[in-house]
Amino acid sequence: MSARKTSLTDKQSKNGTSKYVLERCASINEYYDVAFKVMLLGDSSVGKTCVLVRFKDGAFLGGNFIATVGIDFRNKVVDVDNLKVKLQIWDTAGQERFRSVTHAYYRDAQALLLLYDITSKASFDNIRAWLTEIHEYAQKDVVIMLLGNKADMAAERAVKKEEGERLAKEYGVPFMETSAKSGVNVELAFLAVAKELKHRTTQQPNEPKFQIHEYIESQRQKSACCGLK
Ligand SMILES: Nc1nc2c(ncn2[C@@H]2O[C@H](COP(=O)(O)OP(=O)(O)OP(=O)(O)O)[C@@H](O)[C@H]2O)c(=O)[nH]1
Repeated sequence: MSARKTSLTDKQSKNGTSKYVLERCASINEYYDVAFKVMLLGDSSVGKTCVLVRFKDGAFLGGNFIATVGIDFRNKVVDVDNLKVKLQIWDTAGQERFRSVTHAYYRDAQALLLLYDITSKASFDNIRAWLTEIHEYAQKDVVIMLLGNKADMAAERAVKKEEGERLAKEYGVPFMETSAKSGVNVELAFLAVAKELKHRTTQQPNEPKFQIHEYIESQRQKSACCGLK
């Protein structure tokens, strides 16, 4: 690894928005009604930073791999059912030596995107250990989604899609394969999480519960039929 991505100091990290804020908020260039914290987790080099950059800027960070040091975040406001939902997305370092730093942030997250690399069996095998850590450090009702990233690298695939599906089913979490390079399913992953969190916050007792699995399936069918990403 040739260089390092930047990290936040503790002081900077305390600037985060409070969870489940349901009020019209404004800052220099963003308006939002509700804000949530989402964390990206998974082994080093599975593509967490690239998935975040793809979602935030619509671009792919190719070239030399630069490992994240500590933790960093980016904000993105998305529209969910006429509500402006701000996702504050925390990109964590996958390297073992930063684990104690990132553990401290689990508790504040309302959603966790847990990534493995479909070309790395080791990153997939480590998912169980990540889930153990999540159960230890995160909120009990945190939304978890499993993502098999680098789906564009079919020729080097080391983990079958069915293996990812099976593991996700075992833990009762939604699953999809993504590619930060092609963009496939990246937006869908974040939007599904944003919808789930928004529904949890605004849901009336008589309203039917939002079904994240069904939403993902319906969006996938839509994009398959229309040739969309
Ligand atoms: N082909 C392909 N390469 C990817 C994809 N996502 C990431 N990469 C590459 O994989 C390497 C690691 O990506 P990062 O996003 O930096 O990985 P990370 O999980 O943030 O790694 P840490 O910061 O160490 O935790 C880089 O060289 C990326 O260009 C993808 O979807 N497809």
